[in-house]
Amino acid sequence: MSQLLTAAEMRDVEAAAIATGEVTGAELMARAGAAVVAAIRAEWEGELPTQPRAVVLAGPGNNGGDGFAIARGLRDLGWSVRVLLAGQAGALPPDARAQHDRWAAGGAARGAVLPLTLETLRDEPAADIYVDALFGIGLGRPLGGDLARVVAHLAGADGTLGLYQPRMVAVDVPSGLDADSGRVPGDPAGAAAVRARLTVTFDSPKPGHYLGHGPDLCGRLVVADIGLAHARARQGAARGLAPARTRVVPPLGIADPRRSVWPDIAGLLTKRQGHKYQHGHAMVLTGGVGRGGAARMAAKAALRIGAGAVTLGCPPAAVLESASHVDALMLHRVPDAAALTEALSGGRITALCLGPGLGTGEREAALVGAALDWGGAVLLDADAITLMAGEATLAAKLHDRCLLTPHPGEFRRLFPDIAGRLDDPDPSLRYDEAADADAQARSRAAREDLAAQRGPMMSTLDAAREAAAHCGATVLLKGPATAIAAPSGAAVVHRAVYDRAAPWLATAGAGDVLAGLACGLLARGLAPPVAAELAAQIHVDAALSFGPGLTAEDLPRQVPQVLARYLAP
Ligand SMILES: NC(=O)C1=CN([C@@H]2O[C@H](COP(=O)(O)OP(=O)(O)OC[C@H]3O[C@@H](n4cnc5c(N)ncnc54)[C@H](OP(=O)(O)O)[C@@H]3O)[C@@H](O)[C@H]2O)[C@@H](O)CC1
Ligand SMILES: [K+]
Repeated sequence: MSQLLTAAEMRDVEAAAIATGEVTGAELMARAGAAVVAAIRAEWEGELPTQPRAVVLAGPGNNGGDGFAIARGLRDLGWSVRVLLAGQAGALPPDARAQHDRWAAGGAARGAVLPLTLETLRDEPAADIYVDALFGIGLGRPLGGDLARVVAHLAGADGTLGLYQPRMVAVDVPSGLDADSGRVPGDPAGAAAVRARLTVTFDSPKPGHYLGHGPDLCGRLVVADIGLAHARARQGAARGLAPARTRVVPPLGIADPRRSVWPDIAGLLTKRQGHKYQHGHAMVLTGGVGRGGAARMAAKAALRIGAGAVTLGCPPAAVLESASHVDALMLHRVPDAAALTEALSGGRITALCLGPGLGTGEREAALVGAALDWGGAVLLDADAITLMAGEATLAAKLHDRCLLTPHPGEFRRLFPDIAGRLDDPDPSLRYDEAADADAQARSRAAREDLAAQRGPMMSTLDAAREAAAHCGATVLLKGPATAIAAPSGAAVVHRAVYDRAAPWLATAGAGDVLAGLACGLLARGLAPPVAAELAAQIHVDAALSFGPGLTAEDLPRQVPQVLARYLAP
């Protein structure tokens, strides 16, 4: 189940399941509570005393309701449990209120529900487990007042992190984290949110579990099935949305009736018999003398990923330099844009990569223009993006066979308005009013679609999606969680976090290899969003399979091992 659902989409799915009568809100809450109890037992197995003690921090909404269900589940296992409630029991929504009442009906044996304040929390004897059931997907704004102090205390503001984090399980999301964006409303640094060892979310992961501060705050992430998979599939179809509008890749491998929408990676990567040119011919443009290394690295990656042939397009003075480096690569002299146009017009080149080490002079600007005028598959990275940022007529030539692979700095240069809104801590600046008006005018479905994406804050995923819609090309925005968006609105988050964290990938030249992998896949005929998705995945696979000590040069050499795993019968 690797569909990513925003908070609004999650509510939609829940409401749809309840509307058909197949489940009630109370049942879902009970399943959520049971799932958290099971995850706690699995996570802390063997570490707890015979009669463990838990403190449950319950919030004013249904996340708090889950907290009461968890309290009961732990109590039934013989735990000693205390619940501290933020707000009034009488103000809880109905399902949460019912859970509260069932807990309170246990009477003195369970102990009174105390109001949650910094003082009551500090007065509690230390617990073995703390359950953060304060806020889930309903956090709508920055925390304030006493609750902000409570969360700051839990987050370690007064040197208490060592006490809480190793014992903290967050229900759905760590409180203070916005489930849609991975940002912490009111605190760009992300310190004003609970830090957990374990986070248990329901049905589907949310974008905020992967983006921004999410992976840092969540600890380990468990996605619990609460029986909504069919309602989710039905709801997506009813809305006329592309199945799995936003996915996280690689898939998490949990039940999903729509699993078939995932690309068949082996099918896409395998090579059938045939002539080398039937597997595509990539051209990678290099920079001037002494600047060809980045492009050569990209070219090697394109070759490893299975492009039938790869040619380096070099300025005449740099041909010799590249010739002495790689035997399997062909060389072509590209003095200027006219020469590039001529090379592309021959019909053999099936994808072009420009950017790594290219340079940012007039010649290079003209090359970008010629590449875009060609109309074929073009990967634009690094200097090519910088050139487009400085020259609006170049960016205006982008089309749907283009793939842009900016890092955050390059993204900021090319899309300053979108990046500006992404940076702004004021949640009201999340939306692009012009795009809103556009959607309002188009159709009810477009309006609903827009509403389903709305959270309090903008995410890097939103930014990539907006940029792709704006420029008409696929955008891969690099980061630990890479966001890939097609102009159609379909998007993917590639997770290089949690069990796929690849810190050694932060090394010079790794981006050039990614560009080469993607270009090789474009050359093999894959559509830009698919090429981007597979390239991001294989890039991280290669880093993980090498491990510590990785340099960019090692990445193409790891590709055969990675391919062998995907292609194993
Ligand atoms: N959907 C599902 O499928 C399922 C959902 N389930 C569970 O329900 C959870 C969602 O519940 P939810 O919608 O009640 O939201 P929740 O996170 O409890 O917060 C809302 C409360 O917080 C308040 N509030 C918000 N921000 C605030 C702030 N800054 N400072 C102060 N107050 C603030 C807000 O007040 P208001 O904005 O209305 O003034 C409201 O009272 C979900 O995460 C999961 O755990 C599961 O049981 C099973 C299936
Ligand atoms: K929570």
